[in-house]
Amino acid sequence: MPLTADRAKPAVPFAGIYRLIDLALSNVVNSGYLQVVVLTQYKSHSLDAHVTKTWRMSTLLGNYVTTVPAQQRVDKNWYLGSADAIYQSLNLIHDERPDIVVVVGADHVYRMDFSAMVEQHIESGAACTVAAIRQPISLANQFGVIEVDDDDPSKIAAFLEKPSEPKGLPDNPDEVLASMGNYVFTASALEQAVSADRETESNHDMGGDIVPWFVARGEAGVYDFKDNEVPGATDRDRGYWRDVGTIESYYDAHMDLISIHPVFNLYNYEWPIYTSHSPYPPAKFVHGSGDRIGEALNSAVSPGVVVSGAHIYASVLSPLVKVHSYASIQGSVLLDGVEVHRHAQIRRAIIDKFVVIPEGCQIGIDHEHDRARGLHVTESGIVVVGKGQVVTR
Ligand SMILES: Nc1ncnc2c1ncn2[C@@H]1O[C@H](COP(=O)(O)OP(=O)(O)O[C@H]2O[C@H](CO)[C@@H](O)[C@H](O)[C@H]2O)[C@@H](O)[C@H]1O
Repeated sequence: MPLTADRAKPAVPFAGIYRLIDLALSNVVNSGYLQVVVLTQYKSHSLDAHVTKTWRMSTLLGNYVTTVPAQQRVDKNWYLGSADAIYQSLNLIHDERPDIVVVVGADHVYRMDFSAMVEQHIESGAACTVAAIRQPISLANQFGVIEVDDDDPSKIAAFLEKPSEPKGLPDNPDEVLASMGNYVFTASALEQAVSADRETESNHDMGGDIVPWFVARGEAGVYDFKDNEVPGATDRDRGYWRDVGTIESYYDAHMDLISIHPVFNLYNYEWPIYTSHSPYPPAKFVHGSGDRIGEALNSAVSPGVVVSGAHIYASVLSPLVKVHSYASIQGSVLLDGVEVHRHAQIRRAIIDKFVVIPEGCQIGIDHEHDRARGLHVTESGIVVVGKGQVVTR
């Protein structure tokens, strides 16, 4: 919040020109899987509009990316959880009759070749395979935590969803093996699991209920993300993965993009991240004398941006952002169409679409003042200005 006040998390803009869902979908199609459904529910309009407009593949060979909203086909309920979303969409599996179903979340920043995970799934004979990555134990309460089988480390012995008292790994007590929220299922087993789950009083959650169901039957395998080879990966960005479920992690993921050797490398053309945007003109930087210099350093700047006599540093500017003379922006993420008037100063802030920052306004400099104006300030001091918020000096 407040970035998801008005849109589903996967529709949150990312890195200027993308939406978060573009990363998951790019991974899926780059892995060679071209029949994709996106199950949507919560405030899904902008997600639906983006997917429909952007993700158009050739229908000639039967390829598609389709959004499927909750349709109340089964009863009067909307999706009760991620497992129920699949249960209510089983008709799609019946229609297509796939052998294997790859299920991925859509709110993470990473590159991954799912075909290697599918290969392991088939070879291992598991009914369910969970992708896993080491994470600090302090974050264990945000993840499904995996304990592997001592005798066969490719099998899951126990799976605890968001445990409050996690156990560290045998070789490093400060880390856990976390589920990435990406799964490969044998289609018939997935159908059986979500159907059985529907009959129980569970949370109908993939991580909380479905994975443990397979673990209890000894049918769950684990795929270690560190074995995943993506074409074009650099030593620096190999193995990069961030769950951008909080303002802090969303902000940090942006800062990862703009370092000189990016920690997450958007310039890997061997594994492109696809998106679409309108035919905006190139970014423009004007004024270059005295203290009126239009420049952006260590920053990513999108098409349609105009930086006029303003100083931008370590920031991400999305399409159509306009910054006027003597303004200064540092360590910030400005979403589409934000306009920053003269002499404004912005530090460590995320500003949602089309917000107007008035002349001389300061954001992120005095947090008391920020809070008093109704701006959201996180514990670590990132200021977020929500969509439609009117900012005063
Ligand atoms: N009702 C619904 N209809 C449609 N889609 C829905 C839905 N509810 C959730 N989703 C989607 O499912 C994915 C997973 O989100 P969840 O909120 O269910 O789990 P969370 O991200 O907390 O943990 C999960 O992801 C972390 C990794 O980030 C794992 O460690 C953990 O085990 C796993 O449960 C997201 O892409 C979300 O948008």
